[in-house]
Amino acid sequence: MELKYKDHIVEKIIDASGRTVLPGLVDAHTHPVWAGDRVHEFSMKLAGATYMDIYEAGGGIHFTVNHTRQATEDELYGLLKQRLMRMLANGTVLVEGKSGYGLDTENEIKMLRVLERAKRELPIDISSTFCGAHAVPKNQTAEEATENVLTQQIPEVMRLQEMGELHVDSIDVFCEKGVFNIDQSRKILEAGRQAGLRLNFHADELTPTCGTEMGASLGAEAMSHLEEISQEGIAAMALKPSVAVILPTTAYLLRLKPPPVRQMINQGVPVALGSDFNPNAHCLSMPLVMNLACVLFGMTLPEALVAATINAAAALGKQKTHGSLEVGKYGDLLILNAPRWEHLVYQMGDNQQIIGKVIKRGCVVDREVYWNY
Ligand SMILES: N=CN[C@@H](CCC(=O)O)C(=O)O
Ligand SMILES: [Zn+2]
Repeated sequence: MELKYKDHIVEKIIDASGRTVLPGLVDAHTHPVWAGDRVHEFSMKLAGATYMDIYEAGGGIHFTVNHTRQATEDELYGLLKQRLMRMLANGTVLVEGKSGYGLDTENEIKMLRVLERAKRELPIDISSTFCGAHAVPKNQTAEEATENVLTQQIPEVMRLQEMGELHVDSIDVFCEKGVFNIDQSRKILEAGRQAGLRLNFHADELTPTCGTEMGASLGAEAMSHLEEISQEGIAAMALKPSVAVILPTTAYLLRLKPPPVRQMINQGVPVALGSDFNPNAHCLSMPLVMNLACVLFGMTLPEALVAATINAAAALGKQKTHGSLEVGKYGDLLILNAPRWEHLVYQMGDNQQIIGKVIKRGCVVDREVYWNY
């Protein structure tokens, strides 16, 4: 070692013998900026209420929108910082983060600004997604909400983007029966594409709507959930190819049918994983997501690792910098206190004992720092 690296300046030498080194994990789908948890809805769901029952009764996303609108940028940043640092402690080095609890120009921009601040101040990389069409505000029809996203929200996001105040990568819409229909979703995605954004949206989750086929026809880079994807949808995603972002926590909590992951993989659809962290699915741990993906959806351990690293990076268009240990990429890696990497997934819910060190861009992240946030 001394001979091979004699010309390099090495600040710190870590003895990793008997341990395992992995690329840092990538979380391809989260809703991390919000105020007001929904712990009260958990017992309602356990008693049999569906996701849409709660949404239609004015809870769910609407509840979070009320609280998020009332929160200041500083309050939202404080909450986001704690969540992101817990994700980092659980091995996530790059995370996608959506807006979507503002549902009007002012509050959507507020959420996106909070994500920008986190990009500047925290040792975790973030890919921002504008999701002004995450729900239909209570005082509007879906048609009116679509119009608002098209004529007010997207233009303002793009104005701030051009001024360098925002750096938004993708656009998202909750394409679902009772939320935004296929035509409304298509219009919003097309406008996002024209504005230069990547397309990365919620499709075919609770009901089969052929959202995936619509997304593939627009060349969507990624689509999420896909529990209700059709055969044609799988074929269309394989052709593009579009990355399927699978969210096991949500399927587990809402007791949805498993997405056809095996078929997707067999047909050549790249499969990525996300925690879907949000007030409905409060999970900050990608190792737990990997465990659920293996046990509930029949993924193999290597498939889950690929899905939580390089494929998740590809879903965000960041495969050139993240997702694997290669010359030219960021030095984002995990040192596991275990002789085999599989312990990370096998030892459920105890990630922080297994993850000995998180290294971000070549620097060891100080545990005290992220726990004291
Ligand atoms: N389905 C829409 N969005 C989120 C849930 C957001 C929420 O319930 O607050 C999801 O991906 O599961
Ligand atoms: Zn989501």
